Amino acid sequence: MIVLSGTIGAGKTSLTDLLADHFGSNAYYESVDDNPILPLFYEDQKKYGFLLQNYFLNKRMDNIRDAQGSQLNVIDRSIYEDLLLFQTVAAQGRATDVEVDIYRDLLDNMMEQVDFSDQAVVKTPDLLVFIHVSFDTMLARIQKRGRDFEQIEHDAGLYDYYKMLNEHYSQWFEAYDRSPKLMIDGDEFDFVEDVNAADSVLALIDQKVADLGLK
Ligand SMILES: Nc1ncnc2c1ncn2[C@@H]1O[C@H](COP(=O)(O)OP(=O)(O)OP(=O)(O)O)[C@@H](O)[C@H]1O
Repeated sequence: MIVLSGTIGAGKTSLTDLLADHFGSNAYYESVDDNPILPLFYEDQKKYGFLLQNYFLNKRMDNIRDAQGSQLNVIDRSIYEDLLLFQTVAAQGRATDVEVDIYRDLLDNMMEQVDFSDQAVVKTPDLLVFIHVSFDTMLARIQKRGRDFEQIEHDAGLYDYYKMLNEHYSQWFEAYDRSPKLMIDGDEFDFVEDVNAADSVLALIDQKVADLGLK
């Protein structure tokens, strides 16, 4: 399976659509609209952060399990980024170290079930695609999409959260070593608005997929 990664509004869901369509494979999404915890979390990160992580962990496991079966199935966000998000929340004093430690232990225990064999219930990705966007692009996309609870006008503290998250993401991708990986420049290639950019991105991913023998 191919797994997308990148900060909020980077374009993971759109690229998931494009890729699944291109490969004729299945797409697995993190559903935002029917997530009951997310709006609560944006209201009060301290209170709902830990609950939200548990909710996501559960959902990501579902997605990973369901996406087995084709190396070209696509998941719109990796499970490996959640800790980064939670650590960023904690760095802003909105989660405690104990909460982060408990979450990390739970994640580690669950990920020990991951292996590379064909029989594995939960496997590591065949390829992780990271969409890098600058902070300005990130803010512009969040604004354009217009989800109320994500807007910085709604909560000025979100600006710092987004800024820190964006910085942490590049370091996270550098350190990521669970699978082959590929970075897409989301500033250079606006694959949502520009058909040529979409073709360029698909060509890059096609090449990587071919190099890895996934197709
Ligand atoms: N582990 C997490 N901790 C806190 N918030 C999270 C976590 N995972 C996802 N979210 C939140 O869920 C929402 C959707 O996340 P995500 O970035 O996957 O999708 P998106 O914003 O639609 O991005 P894209 O446009 O790239 O598809 C965002 O508000 C994001 O902050």
